[in-house]
Amino acid sequence: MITLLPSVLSADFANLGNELDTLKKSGVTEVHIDVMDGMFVPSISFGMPVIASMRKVSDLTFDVHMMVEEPGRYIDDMVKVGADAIGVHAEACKHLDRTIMQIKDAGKKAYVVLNPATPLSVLDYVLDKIDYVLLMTVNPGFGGQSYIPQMTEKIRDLRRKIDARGLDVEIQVDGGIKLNNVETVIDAGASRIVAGSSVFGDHTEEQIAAFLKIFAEKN
Ligand SMILES: O=C(CO)[C@H](O)[C@H](O)COP(=O)(O)O
Repeated sequence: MITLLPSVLSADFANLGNELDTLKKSGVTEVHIDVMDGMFVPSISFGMPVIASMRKVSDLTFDVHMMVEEPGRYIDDMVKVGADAIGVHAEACKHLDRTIMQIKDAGKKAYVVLNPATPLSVLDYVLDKIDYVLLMTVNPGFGGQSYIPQMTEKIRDLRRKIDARGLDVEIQVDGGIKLNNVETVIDAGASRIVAGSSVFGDHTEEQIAAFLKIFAEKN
């Protein structure tokens, strides 16, 4: 089963309620929410108040990607405002295992995010505790960047590691995913596809339909 997670970073923030409505009507079930702190990544996006407002008008599954130094400080807040899945960067956590357990103890899905240059070995002792791994396929911080081609091999390597251990962990990818490269990442082993600038815009419904058509052929 392949899932599309539109990244609201590319949505019209003045029109967020309608954007979420459009996603739901187009058959989307999960939305990707990028929280940036201006420290771990250069830019600042938004935080808990915006997510709480989104929660009031949407019953989509909220997948919160925390691009935040020491995200453990904010897990309880994210749970309170309605996060269903929470991703933390291995590079941002002094105590990655503890932060994962905080998320799991709150009853939420937990995932670890790796920057493009971070080796897969950081996952070795936590892979069996998480629901997904998010491989960044661009350097985090901005939407609209180009997919880094070396990430295809990284997705394949991770798929092999997960399968060799017989684990039920999905691979999520984020950054530069478009209609013309999404099949490459799926064939490499990704099943959760984040897409921002290639979804939102003047033709959001048509773009989603085109992604979902490809997914249906792959399922
Ligand atoms: O995490 C992110 C940026 O750090 C975004 O989710 C990602 O870049 C999606 O945007 P696009 O699909 O336009 O590349």
